[in-house]
Amino acid sequence: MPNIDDVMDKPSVASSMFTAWMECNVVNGDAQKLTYVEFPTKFVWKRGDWIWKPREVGKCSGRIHLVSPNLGEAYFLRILLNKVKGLKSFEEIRTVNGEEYSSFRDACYALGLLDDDKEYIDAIKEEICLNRRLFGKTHENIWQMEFFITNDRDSSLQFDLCPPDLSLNEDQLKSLTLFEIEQVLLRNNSSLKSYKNMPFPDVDYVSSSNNRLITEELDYEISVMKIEFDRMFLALTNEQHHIFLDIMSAVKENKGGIFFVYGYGRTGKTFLWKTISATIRCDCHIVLNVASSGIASLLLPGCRTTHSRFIIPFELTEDSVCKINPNSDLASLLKKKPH
Ligand SMILES: Nc1ncnc2c1ncn2[C@@H]1O[C@H](COP(=O)(O)OP(=O)(O)OP(=O)(O)O)[C@@H](O)[C@H]1O
Repeated sequence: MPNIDDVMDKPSVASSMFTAWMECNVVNGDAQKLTYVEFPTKFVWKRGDWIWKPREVGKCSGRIHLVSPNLGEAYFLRILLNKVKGLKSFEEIRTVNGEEYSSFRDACYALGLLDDDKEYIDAIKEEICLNRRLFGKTHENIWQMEFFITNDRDSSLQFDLCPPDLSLNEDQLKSLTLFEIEQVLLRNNSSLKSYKNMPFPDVDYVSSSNNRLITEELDYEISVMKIEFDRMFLALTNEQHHIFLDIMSAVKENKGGIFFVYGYGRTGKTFLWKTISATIRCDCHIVLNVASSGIASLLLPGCRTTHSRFIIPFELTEDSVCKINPNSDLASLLKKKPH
């Protein structure tokens, strides 16, 4: 068994990387310009000597271990260490404008670090950038911020659920973000339902986001589509306008119906159909445009041949059916209800 004096004499007992950082701040002016996290960018830890020395080569970034807010003082100490520079003693960490506070928490308040949700939001940002694990503590403001970060297309965050190249609308992104948060919370024996005011993911969106056919049908630039719709709608002739209103009332009231629009060539049938498609897509609803031939399908945006879209067999008999697997993406697309 080791002698207690030998243990106490070990350099690791008297000095840790953290205390050595404070010692370095006492003697080194450059060190005083850095937070603890920034320190390894300019200084390097000499393990055998238990001291920090100015960095001569290489690059390094620092990070303090994540601390749950449930750990109280350790959490507030971590916040301070991410902010304050050149600390020389534990007392100094708790000192703000010459006044020494009894806790790290009070020092955080004195520095105004807890006046809003910024610290929580920064912690979420940090988590997303580094590990993609989300922070357990959450409420509505933070959720909004979290969504904002996730919604940033430049962010490195990508969902496990869907292919990265798919573009999702805002509601789908919100639901996916909530779904990911819910997964993390479930792993920690919690749930979004335990947090007042937190929304819950829309299950329909989550499954839709994983369906390439659905996301493709919703992948229209709404602002561009609106401009296009306004232009066409204002240009409709009286006759086109009447047909437009008839069809759209059937759509809006969910009545369904079959409309047969006929007319001589170049009388504006395609124009009318484009206007109808645009207004429905502007509302983020799905329009499946189909045409009987490949050439005709080129006339409408997002149009496919009827055979290809509904998998209609070429050889038709009395018993022919569309070969759509009920569990397929196509079946989900056809069953997708407007939200
Ligand atoms: N209300 C309108 N205002 C302005 N342009 C229109 C309008 N209606 C149709 N057009 C234009 O007239 C031309 C012919 O229209 P469109 O292609 O829609 O006719 P169509 O009935 O579908 O023709 P076809 O039966 O030959 O395919 C197009 O260039 C279209 O942009």
